[in-house]
Amino acid sequence: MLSKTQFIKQFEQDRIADERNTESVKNIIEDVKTNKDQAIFKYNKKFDNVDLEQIEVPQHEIKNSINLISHELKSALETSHKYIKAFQQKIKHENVTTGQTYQLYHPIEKVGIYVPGGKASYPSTVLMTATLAKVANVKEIIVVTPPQKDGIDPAILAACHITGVNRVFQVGGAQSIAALAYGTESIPKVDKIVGPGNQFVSLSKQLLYGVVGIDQIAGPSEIALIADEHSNVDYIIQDILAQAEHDEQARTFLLSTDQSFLSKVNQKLQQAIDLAPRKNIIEKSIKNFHYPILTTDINETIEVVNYIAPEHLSIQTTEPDLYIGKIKYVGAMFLGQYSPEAIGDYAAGPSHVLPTDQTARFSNGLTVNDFLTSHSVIHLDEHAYQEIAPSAIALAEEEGLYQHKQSLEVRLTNNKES
Ligand SMILES: NC(=O)c1ccc[n+]([C@@H]2O[C@H](COP(=O)([O-])OP(=O)(O)OC[C@H]3O[C@@H](n4cnc5c(N)ncnc54)[C@H](O)[C@@H]3O)[C@@H](O)[C@H]2O)c1
Ligand SMILES: N[C@H](CO)Cc1c[nH]c[nH+]1
Ligand SMILES: [Zn+2]
Repeated sequence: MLSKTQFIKQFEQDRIADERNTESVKNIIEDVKTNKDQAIFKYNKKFDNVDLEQIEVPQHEIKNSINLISHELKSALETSHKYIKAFQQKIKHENVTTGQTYQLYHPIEKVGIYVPGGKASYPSTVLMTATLAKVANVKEIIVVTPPQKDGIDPAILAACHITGVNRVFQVGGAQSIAALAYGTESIPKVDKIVGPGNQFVSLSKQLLYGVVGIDQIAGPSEIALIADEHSNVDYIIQDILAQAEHDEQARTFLLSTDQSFLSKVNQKLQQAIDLAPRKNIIEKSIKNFHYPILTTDINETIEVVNYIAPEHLSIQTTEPDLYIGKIKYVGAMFLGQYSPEAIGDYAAGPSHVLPTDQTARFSNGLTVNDFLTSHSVIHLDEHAYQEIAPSAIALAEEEGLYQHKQSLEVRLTNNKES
């Protein structure tokens, strides 16, 4: 287990060692920009080992997918969709006015959604993205997801059908992000790309920001857990493994002021890993990116969590409320032992697409509002103008911008020619 100082040193070293593949992603982007569909076919074969001539999923397959899944799964998708929709409708920004100034919101026209599919299938990600786009009234919703040997998982297509996705393309990784950013013969260019993915997806989104809008960096998953002597060791272990099973690069942090609790977790962790069906992924994630941290008191715990700015924070101490308002930088917070992170992954309502890699310091989890653009409107009457203009004139003078001053002064009542 690590002290605060040891942890920060170790964490920073690991981040440097975990060098991202910038050059190879840049090459993929350039290739797709130049060679369009031909490059997509090539990378589908190279990275996903699937040889496709037709990358768009036909509309009738999307529609029919609902008949290919079990009744229980259909009902789970629909129920989860209902909770997500209800939450997003509540938090959607509405137009605001002070009387003569306004802030107006409009849906983005065309949105691309990345649904991961390398190491697991993610129908829940369709729900956690497309539902929000639909609540925002986005006109065209386009999903890209890595091609699979036996075709796209019907559960993904069923989620697309339930949420109202317009088109689905079988392409993943950096090549799919470049295709949505520039457009190809098959894939339309979009205004904004949202959705989580592995390091290649996250990196390509970063590199293409500006050519296209992006939501945030939602890369390899992370969880920080805060526990005390009363926390349940088995719950904590399961929550650590649940995040580690996403990716060898998933990061898990366990913070406690109780040394004996950390030791108990440590003693039982390997046994739990050995029983896990996705042991090969989990073992690597825990070996390289699991951090048990012994803090001196609650203030130090808060300081370390704000430093990590984790994607998820689960507080399973006796009084989780003590941390509210003091921990500011997290993607999503889960309080108590009956709000495990996995309930948020699937059904609670807020989106599971959340910022990772310390980006929660300046960005937030995906919401319906990420699918809206917003602009102000100024429409003053003469009376309001006469009141505000003198301040504007003084500032224009201070900045030495003579024509600004003139354009303001010419409208002052005293100066107006009748
Ligand atoms: N933060 C969030 O909101 C959130 C939500 C869900 C999932 N996730 C994360 O999404 C990720 C899903 O990853 P995944 O791998 O299962 O699926 P993925 O779809 O993100 O990645 C698979 C794609 O990666 C590309 N790829 C693989 N190896 C490559 C290489 N060597 N060079 C270039 N490209 C390569 C391929 O094109 C492949 O299609 C995980 O890291 C998971 O933790 C994050
Ligand atoms: N925990 C992931 C976000 O990091 C989301 C997810 C989807 N399915 C299961 N989990
Ligand atoms: Zn998860």
